[in-house]
Amino acid sequence: KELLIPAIKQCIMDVDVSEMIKNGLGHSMIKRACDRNLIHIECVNIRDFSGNKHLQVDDYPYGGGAGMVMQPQPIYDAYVSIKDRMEPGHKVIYMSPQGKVFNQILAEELSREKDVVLLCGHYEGIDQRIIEEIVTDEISLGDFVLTGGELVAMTIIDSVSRLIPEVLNKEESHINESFSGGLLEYPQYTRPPEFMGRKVPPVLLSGNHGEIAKWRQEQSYYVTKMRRPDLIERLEAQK
Ligand SMILES: COc1ccccc1CNc1ccc(C(N)=O)cn1
Repeated sequence: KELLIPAIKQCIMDVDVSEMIKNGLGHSMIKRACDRNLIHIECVNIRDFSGNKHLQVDDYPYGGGAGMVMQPQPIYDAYVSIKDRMEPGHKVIYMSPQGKVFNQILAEELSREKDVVLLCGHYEGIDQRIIEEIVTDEISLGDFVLTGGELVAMTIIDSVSRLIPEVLNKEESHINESFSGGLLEYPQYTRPPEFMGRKVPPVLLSGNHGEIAKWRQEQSYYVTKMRRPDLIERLEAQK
Protein backbone atom coordinates (compact mmCIF):
# COMPACT_ATOMS: atom_id res chain seq x y z
CA LYS A 1 0.00 0.00 0.00
CA GLU A 2 1.57 3.25 -1.08
CA LEU A 3 0.43 6.07 1.17
CA LEU A 4 2.45 9.02 -0.02
CA ILE A 5 2.24 12.11 2.10
CA PRO A 6 3.78 15.28 0.78
CA ALA A 7 4.65 16.94 4.03
CA ILE A 8 6.22 20.34 4.19
CA LYS A 9 8.93 21.50 6.50
CA GLN A 10 7.65 23.78 9.25
CA CYS A 11 10.58 26.21 9.23
CA ILE A 12 8.94 28.20 12.07
CA MET A 13 9.13 25.31 14.49
CA ASP A 14 12.12 24.00 12.59
CA VAL A 15 10.53 20.57 12.86
CA ASP A 16 10.50 18.36 9.81
CA VAL A 17 6.85 17.38 9.63
CA SER A 18 7.58 14.30 7.60
CA GLU A 19 9.68 13.16 10.59
CA MET A 20 6.56 13.69 12.71
CA ILE A 21 4.70 11.35 10.44
CA LYS A 22 7.45 8.72 10.36
CA ASN A 23 7.83 8.93 14.16
CA GLY A 24 4.13 9.18 14.85
CA LEU A 25 3.51 6.11 12.75
CA GLY A 26 6.60 4.37 14.01
CA HIS A 27 4.55 2.83 16.78
CA SER A 28 4.00 -0.87 16.88
CA MET A 29 1.06 -1.75 14.62
CA ILE A 30 1.95 0.47 11.66
CA LYS A 31 5.67 -0.16 11.91
CA ARG A 32 5.09 -3.93 12.08
CA ALA A 33 2.78 -3.72 9.07
CA CYS A 34 5.43 -1.76 7.16
CA ASP A 35 8.15 -4.24 8.14
CA ARG A 36 5.92 -7.04 6.85
CA ASN A 37 5.31 -5.15 3.60
CA LEU A 38 1.59 -5.13 4.24
CA ILE A 39 1.66 -1.36 3.84
CA HIS A 40 4.21 1.05 2.43
CA ILE A 41 4.35 4.66 3.57
CA GLU A 42 6.50 7.31 1.95
CA CYS A 43 6.71 10.99 2.81
CA VAL A 44 7.50 13.38 0.00
CA ASN A 45 8.54 16.85 1.12
CA ILE A 46 6.90 19.58 -0.96
CA ARG A 47 9.64 22.00 0.05
CA ASP A 48 12.13 19.85 -1.85
CA PHE A 49 10.26 20.93 -4.99
CA SER A 50 10.25 24.64 -4.26
CA GLY A 51 11.20 26.65 -7.35
CA ASN A 52 13.61 28.97 -5.58
CA LYS A 53 16.64 28.95 -3.33
CA HIS A 54 14.61 30.30 -0.42
CA LEU A 55 12.67 27.01 -0.48
CA GLN A 56 9.48 29.06 -0.68
CA VAL A 57 6.27 27.01 -1.04
CA ASP A 58 3.70 29.62 -0.05
CA ASP A 59 2.83 33.14 -1.08
CA TYR A 60 0.43 35.98 -0.33
CA PRO A 61 -3.18 35.35 -1.34
CA TYR A 62 -4.53 37.12 -4.43
CA GLY A 63 -7.27 39.45 -3.31
CA GLY A 64 -5.39 40.18 -0.07
CA GLY A 65 -6.32 39.01 3.42
CA ALA A 66 -4.45 37.39 6.27
CA GLY A 67 -2.41 34.22 6.01
CA MET A 68 -0.51 32.58 3.21
CA VAL A 69 -1.52 30.12 0.52
CA MET A 70 0.57 27.19 -0.72
CA GLN A 71 1.70 27.73 -4.31
CA PRO A 72 0.54 25.18 -6.90
CA GLN A 73 3.90 24.51 -8.63
CA PRO A 74 5.88 22.86 -5.79
CA ILE A 75 2.90 20.63 -4.96
CA TYR A 76 2.44 19.72 -8.61
CA ASP A 77 6.14 18.89 -9.05
CA ALA A 78 6.09 16.80 -5.84
CA TYR A 79 3.09 14.89 -7.15
CA VAL A 80 4.64 14.37 -10.60
CA SER A 81 7.71 12.92 -8.89
CA ILE A 82 5.63 10.08 -7.45
CA LYS A 83 2.58 9.63 -9.67
CA ASP A 84 4.12 7.17 -12.15
CA ARG A 85 4.84 4.78 -9.27
CA MET A 86 1.18 4.81 -8.27
CA GLU A 87 -1.58 2.50 -9.48
CA PRO A 88 -3.39 4.15 -12.40
CA GLY A 89 -6.63 5.70 -11.19
CA HIS A 90 -5.25 6.16 -7.67
CA LYS A 91 -6.97 8.65 -5.35
CA VAL A 92 -5.31 11.94 -4.40
CA ILE A 93 -6.86 12.97 -1.10
CA TYR A 94 -6.54 16.51 0.20
CA MET A 95 -7.18 16.91 3.92
CA SER A 96 -9.03 20.11 4.66
CA PRO A 97 -11.88 21.46 6.80
CA GLN A 98 -13.85 21.75 3.53
CA GLY A 99 -13.70 18.00 2.93
CA LYS A 100 -16.19 15.16 3.30
CA VAL A 101 -16.22 14.10 6.96
CA PHE A 102 -14.19 10.94 7.45
CA ASN A 103 -15.83 7.86 8.95
CA GLN A 104 -15.41 4.09 9.19
CA ILE A 105 -17.19 3.52 5.87
CA LEU A 106 -14.68 5.76 4.10
CA ALA A 107 -11.83 4.02 5.97
CA GLU A 108 -13.07 0.66 4.68
CA GLU A 109 -13.28 2.00 1.11
CA LEU A 110 -9.74 3.37 1.28
CA SER A 111 -8.44 0.09 2.74
CA ARG A 112 -9.41 -1.58 -0.56
CA GLU A 113 -7.35 0.87 -2.65
CA LYS A 114 -3.89 -0.27 -3.79
CA ASP A 115 -2.31 3.21 -3.68
CA VAL A 116 -3.46 6.48 -2.15
CA VAL A 117 -1.81 9.92 -2.09
CA LEU A 118 -2.53 12.05 0.98
CA LEU A 119 -1.88 15.72 0.30
CA CYS A 120 -1.23 17.69 3.47
CA GLY A 121 -1.81 21.43 3.32
CA HIS A 122 -0.52 24.14 5.62
CA TYR A 123 -1.10 27.82 6.17
CA GLU A 124 -4.55 28.81 4.90
CA GLY A 125 -4.64 26.00 2.39
CA ILE A 126 -3.49 25.38 -1.14
CA ASP A 127 -4.10 27.14 -4.44
CA GLN A 128 -7.48 26.11 -5.86
CA ARG A 129 -5.95 25.20 -9.24
CA ILE A 130 -3.90 22.36 -7.78
CA ILE A 131 -7.07 20.98 -6.18
CA GLU A 132 -8.76 21.08 -9.59
CA GLU A 133 -5.73 19.59 -11.35
CA ILE A 134 -4.77 16.63 -9.14
CA VAL A 135 -7.10 16.20 -6.13
CA THR A 136 -9.75 13.48 -6.47
CA ASP A 137 -11.21 13.61 -2.92
CA GLU A 138 -11.24 16.11 -0.06
CA ILE A 139 -11.53 14.68 3.47
CA SER A 140 -12.08 16.40 6.82
CA LEU A 141 -11.80 14.82 10.27
CA GLY A 142 -14.44 17.15 11.55
CA ASP A 143 -15.22 20.79 12.18
CA PHE A 144 -11.97 22.00 13.66
CA VAL A 145 -8.82 23.60 12.33
CA LEU A 146 -5.28 22.24 12.68
CA THR A 147 -2.01 23.89 11.75
CA GLY A 148 -1.53 21.33 9.01
CA GLY A 149 -3.01 18.25 7.42
CA GLU A 150 -0.34 15.85 8.75
CA LEU A 151 -2.21 14.74 11.87
CA VAL A 152 -5.26 14.14 9.68
CA ALA A 153 -3.11 12.03 7.34
CA MET A 154 -1.74 10.02 10.27
CA THR A 155 -5.26 9.40 11.54
CA ILE A 156 -6.40 8.22 8.13
CA ILE A 157 -3.34 5.99 7.78
CA ASP A 158 -3.95 4.42 11.18
CA SER A 159 -7.67 3.78 10.67
CA VAL A 160 -7.15 2.42 7.13
CA SER A 161 -4.11 0.30 7.94
CA ARG A 162 -5.83 -1.58 10.74
CA LEU A 163 -8.48 -2.71 8.25
CA ILE A 164 -5.95 -4.27 5.89
CA PRO A 165 -6.01 -8.06 6.30
CA GLU A 166 -3.18 -9.41 8.48
CA VAL A 167 -2.22 -6.00 9.88
CA LEU A 168 -3.96 -6.71 13.17
CA ASN A 169 -3.21 -10.05 14.78
CA LYS A 170 -6.08 -12.09 16.17
CA GLU A 171 -5.93 -10.54 19.68
CA GLU A 172 -5.98 -7.03 18.22
CA SER A 173 -8.48 -7.55 15.44
CA HIS A 174 -11.65 -6.37 17.04
CA ILE A 175 -14.35 -8.23 15.18
CA ASN A 176 -17.01 -6.15 16.95
CA GLU A 177 -15.96 -2.82 15.52
CA SER A 178 -17.25 0.16 17.47
CA PHE A 179 -19.32 0.84 14.38
CA SER A 180 -20.12 -2.73 13.48
CA GLY A 181 -23.69 -2.87 12.28
CA GLY A 182 -23.75 0.87 12.71
CA LEU A 183 -24.07 0.69 16.52
CA LEU A 184 -21.61 1.84 19.19
CA GLU A 185 -19.76 -0.78 21.18
CA TYR A 186 -21.13 -2.34 24.37
CA PRO A 187 -19.25 -1.83 27.68
CA GLN A 188 -16.11 -3.97 28.01
CA TYR A 189 -14.88 -5.76 31.14
CA THR A 190 -11.86 -7.87 32.04
CA ARG A 191 -10.20 -9.11 35.29
CA PRO A 192 -10.56 -8.55 38.23
CA PRO A 193 -14.22 -9.58 38.78
CA GLU A 194 -14.61 -6.69 41.27
CA PHE A 195 -12.81 -3.34 41.14
CA MET A 196 -13.39 -0.45 43.57
CA GLY A 197 -16.52 -2.22 44.75
CA ARG A 198 -17.87 -2.41 41.20
CA LYS A 199 -18.75 -5.90 39.96
CA VAL A 200 -18.74 -7.25 36.39
CA PRO A 201 -22.32 -7.80 35.08
CA PRO A 202 -23.07 -11.44 36.10
CA VAL A 203 -24.30 -12.39 32.59
CA LEU A 204 -20.73 -11.99 31.31
CA LEU A 205 -19.50 -14.58 33.81
CA SER A 206 -22.38 -16.96 33.09
CA GLY A 207 -20.81 -18.71 30.09
CA ASN A 208 -24.22 -18.51 28.44
CA HIS A 209 -23.14 -17.20 25.03
CA GLY A 210 -26.69 -16.63 23.84
CA GLU A 211 -27.48 -14.46 26.84
CA ILE A 212 -24.12 -12.68 26.53
CA ALA A 213 -24.73 -11.87 22.86
CA LYS A 214 -28.24 -10.64 23.72
CA TRP A 215 -26.93 -8.43 26.55
CA ARG A 216 -24.24 -6.97 24.28
CA GLN A 217 -26.77 -6.23 21.53
CA GLU A 218 -29.07 -4.49 24.01
CA GLN A 219 -26.19 -2.52 25.51
CA SER A 220 -24.96 -1.42 22.06
CA TYR A 221 -28.45 -0.25 21.17
CA TYR A 222 -28.89 1.56 24.51
CA VAL A 223 -25.46 3.27 24.37
CA THR A 224 -26.07 4.36 20.77
CA LYS A 225 -29.63 5.55 21.48
CA MET A 226 -28.41 7.69 24.40
CA ARG A 227 -25.21 9.07 22.88
CA ARG A 228 -25.64 9.03 19.14
CA PRO A 229 -29.36 8.96 18.21
CA ASP A 230 -28.27 10.11 14.74
CA LEU A 231 -26.70 6.70 14.17
CA ILE A 232 -30.01 5.04 15.12
CA GLU A 233 -31.86 7.20 12.62
CA ARG A 234 -29.32 6.31 9.94
CA LEU A 235 -29.89 2.62 10.73
CA GLU A 236 -33.68 3.00 10.62
CA ALA A 237 -33.42 4.87 7.31
CA GLN A 238 -31.41 1.98 5.80
CA LYS A 239 -34.10 -0.57 6.69
C1 LIG B 1 -5.77 26.12 8.35
O1 LIG B 1 -5.45 24.83 7.94
C2 LIG B 1 -5.88 24.42 6.71
C3 LIG B 1 -6.69 25.18 5.85
C4 LIG B 1 -7.07 24.64 4.61
C5 LIG B 1 -6.64 23.37 4.25
C6 LIG B 1 -5.84 22.62 5.11
C7 LIG B 1 -5.44 23.15 6.32
C8 LIG B 1 -4.55 22.34 7.23
N1 LIG B 1 -5.25 22.15 8.48
C9 LIG B 1 -6.32 21.29 8.59
C10 LIG B 1 -6.57 20.30 7.66
C11 LIG B 1 -7.68 19.47 7.85
C12 LIG B 1 -8.47 19.64 8.97
C13 LIG B 1 -9.67 18.77 9.21
N2 LIG B 1 -10.66 19.25 9.95
O2 LIG B 1 -9.67 17.64 8.71
C14 LIG B 1 -8.18 20.64 9.87
N3 LIG B 1 -7.11 21.44 9.68
